[in-house]
Amino acid sequence: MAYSLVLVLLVATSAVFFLVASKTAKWLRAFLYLRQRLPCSERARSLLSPTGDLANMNTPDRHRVVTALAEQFGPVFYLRALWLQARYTAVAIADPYLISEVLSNEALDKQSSHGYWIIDKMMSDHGEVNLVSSQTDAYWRSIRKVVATSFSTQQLKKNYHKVAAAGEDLVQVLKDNGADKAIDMHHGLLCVTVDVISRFGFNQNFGAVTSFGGGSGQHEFLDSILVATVEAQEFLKKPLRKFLGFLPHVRHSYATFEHFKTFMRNLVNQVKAAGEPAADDMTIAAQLMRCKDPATNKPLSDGQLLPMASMFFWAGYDTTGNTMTWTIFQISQHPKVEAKIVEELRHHAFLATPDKPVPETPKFEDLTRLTYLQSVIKEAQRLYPAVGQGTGRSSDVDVWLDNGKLKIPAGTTVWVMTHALQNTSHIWEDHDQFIPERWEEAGIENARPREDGQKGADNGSAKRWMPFLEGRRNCVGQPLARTSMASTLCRLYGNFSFRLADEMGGPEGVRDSESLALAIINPSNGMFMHAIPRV
Ligand code: HEM
Repeated sequence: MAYSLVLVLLVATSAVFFLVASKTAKWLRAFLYLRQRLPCSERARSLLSPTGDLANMNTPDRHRVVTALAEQFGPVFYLRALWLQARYTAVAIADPYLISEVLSNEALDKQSSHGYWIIDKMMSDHGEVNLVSSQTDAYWRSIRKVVATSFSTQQLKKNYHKVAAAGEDLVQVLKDNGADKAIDMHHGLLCVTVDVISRFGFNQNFGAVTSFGGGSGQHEFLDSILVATVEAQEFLKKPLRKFLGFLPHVRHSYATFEHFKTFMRNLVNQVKAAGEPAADDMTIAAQLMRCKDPATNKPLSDGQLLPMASMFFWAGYDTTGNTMTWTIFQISQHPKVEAKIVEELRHHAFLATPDKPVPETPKFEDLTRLTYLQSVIKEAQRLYPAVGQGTGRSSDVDVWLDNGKLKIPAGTTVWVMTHALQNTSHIWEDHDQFIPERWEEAGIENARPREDGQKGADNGSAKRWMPFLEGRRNCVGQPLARTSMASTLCRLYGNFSFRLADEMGGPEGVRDSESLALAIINPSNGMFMHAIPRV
């Protein structure tokens, strides 16, 4: 009897040992294979350490590792093998057809990006959701429908002067500073977007650009949102932090959230104090006042308004500001591209010349005529999608994609990898080159026809460029972002040429300074440039 018990125990232990050993061996083999074969930079490859967690790397090289994996294994692969500290399994997808299927699949409606909880913490008092973090439910639908009106073409046209004013303020600041002084254009452009959102969305000028002044001047609101974002990122890097609220540095993080929320609470109070909005007022503030919670059929409570209002600043300021920053960085590295922008602006009289040192200012309708400038922005967004990590979706039930070929088990996250979609050679020619001219080809943002010739759920059409994402959860602020980027860059290049300051250490120095703050690629040392007047 005793012998049989020992025998059973021995067999069971060996089986467990064998299972663990074979899993570990498989993981190690995969890891070593990747280390040797990944077609990515040494720096990116070095991030794939056995203890490294791809999900929590605080560096844009995370996007590059994932993009390199897509290069190697094709556009669909499982990520669990790589995540030693895995909290969930993810199926990573960079195939445009599958992405289009995922984003339109009714069952895959759970927002499962793992960082949203900290955004709720940063913006709300009791974990109330905002438009980005909410599930695709009745609450989200009712708010999205009402606030989408604020971004209609009609509203953009009506309020265009507010958008344009922030860019004009920056032109003035640059003129005042002169060409000799290196200006942190990253900071300047973040200020522009803060002012755009406060003016356009809330009928208030936060005055970030003027207080920035081109020097080291800080703007209290911008400072508060930047610091809170960096602190929030710390929670994603170190998951245990959320249980360590008693430690001084964690308490400090929560204090930065409170500081940011104080600004937002004041804004919400001012909006409410102004009373019922005028019938023709369709600003974000007015629309938020009109929103009703479908559960109670009552206007949103203060607790609901706070994260909703905060989120428009958070979702809009560093996405737009960083996109413009990377655009001017790319232009500074491609003089021929700048020469073509200059030609286009000259053609439309938006360029400062000795005969006309103050150029015409573009009207709303003019922006779509600046086709080359628009191509430059699109190409910069392809190489530097602000939300490079894309988004995650999951379902409570098993979902089959690609005509039943790919199973997404219930609870598994499908990770839509925007950076990989826009930067792999499977999908783009000269994928790593900055070539705005490619946008002259009509329909370039659409994926090539499928190799198997099949039409999937997407009916044979899918996008391969989606910095704003596609489907019902796409970026509601896209029209504002596009208008403000074209308007600001038109004004900047009409008046100045930008040269990267020596202190940035050339393009390599800029590349080395890239960092992630809640998924957005930032130049952590700023983007110091000389703004050289055209006249
Ligand atoms: C270049 C600038 C921008 C980029 C690249 C961008 C990108 C995105 C992306 C990829 C999403 C989807 C996120 C997800 O599902 O996880 C998103 C959502 C969103 N964005 Fe933007 N965004 C930009 C500017 C703006 C601006 C200016 C605003 C408003 C002031 C804004 C407001 C929003 C909102 C409210 C959502 C949530 C939409 C929903 O779930 O219904 N964004 N954005």
